[in-house]
Amino acid sequence: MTTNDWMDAALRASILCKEKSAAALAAPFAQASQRLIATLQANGQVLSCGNGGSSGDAQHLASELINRFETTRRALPAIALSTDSSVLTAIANDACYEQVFARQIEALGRPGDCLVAFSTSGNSANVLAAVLTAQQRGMWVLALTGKEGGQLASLLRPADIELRVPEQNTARIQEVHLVLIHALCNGVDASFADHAVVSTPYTGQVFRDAERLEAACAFRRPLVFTNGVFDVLHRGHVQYLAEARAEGACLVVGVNSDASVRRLGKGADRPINSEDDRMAVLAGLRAVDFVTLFDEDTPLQLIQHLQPDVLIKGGDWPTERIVGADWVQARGGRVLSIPFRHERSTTTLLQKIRESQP
Ligand SMILES: O=C(CO)[C@@H](O)[C@H](O)[C@H](O)[C@H](O)COP(=O)(O)O
Ligand SMILES: [Zn+2]
Repeated sequence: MTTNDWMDAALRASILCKEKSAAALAAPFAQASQRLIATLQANGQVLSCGNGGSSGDAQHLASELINRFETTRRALPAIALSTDSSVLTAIANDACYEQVFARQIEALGRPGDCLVAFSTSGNSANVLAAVLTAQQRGMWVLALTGKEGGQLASLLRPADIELRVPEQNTARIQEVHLVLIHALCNGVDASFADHAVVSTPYTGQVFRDAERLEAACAFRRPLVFTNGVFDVLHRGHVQYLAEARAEGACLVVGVNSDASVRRLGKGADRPINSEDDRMAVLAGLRAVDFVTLFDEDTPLQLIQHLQPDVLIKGGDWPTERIVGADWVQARGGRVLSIPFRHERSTTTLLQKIRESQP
């Protein structure tokens, strides 16, 4: 064989492997891309790991999320776990090599985050330990594997996703992994392009679309739900929302649409603030992860869709009067009424403002 024969053979084999992969990975890739975007939209972070060439892949992915891929967008949180030689050598020296990624996940991983685990064989012990620790921390796992998926494939739960390249050769598998990294980054770039200026990683997300909201909070359990008009936000609201958030891993606030507020009959001038404004103000609160809208008289339909683990109302609502209470309790969920610590009423506030007019 001449030198160029090696190149031709490698390129041809790579093309064949990529063609096989396009067919085999279509369905799980779509799911992986959607879930990764949802994780980042929910302010989750991506941790990535692998050995040898796969450690390079883990870094490649993190660098493109933090910086950008092909378009300008905001920086996204990602950490490659194979990059800090002091951390790696300390863990390998004092504990064992198997723990080098798991220990970092213990320190950095949060519920709802994603671990992207690269292993062509699916049998690297430190990657397996990383997957187990990530699962224990409430993260979900995106496994990029090959061959028969190895032990890694059998560790995955329904919440996790495997992209297994249908190939035995390590180099060919890695070549497809790189294509998958780039394709995942294309999806991320496209989803964040619009938000480049307005969004910050510290605000909640507004979702009018229930399907997108459901995908974004699917792995943020226990999920806490509360609802209301939130027309003129006051201190009582802020305090009770903070207390509601502390009851779970994620707080979703359902807001009455303008039409549904009018039907409540609080006055011809209500709501003072439009539904878009009311949602945007709530999304700016640290305690609020997601805000959505409901147009019906009650949020029952929304509650049944989101299936919260904790249902909360503020103020003086007795739990038995809270809409959806029976339904949530029947599914094993909790229903709480959090009294306002700072009793303020929007009606009184508005009256005060009007009386202050000259
Ligand atoms: O890059 C290559 C081979 O192309 C190697 O460095 C390769 O990544 C190493 O042998 C890894 O240790 C293999 O680990 P894994 O993919 O089986 O988890
Ligand atoms: Zn290699």
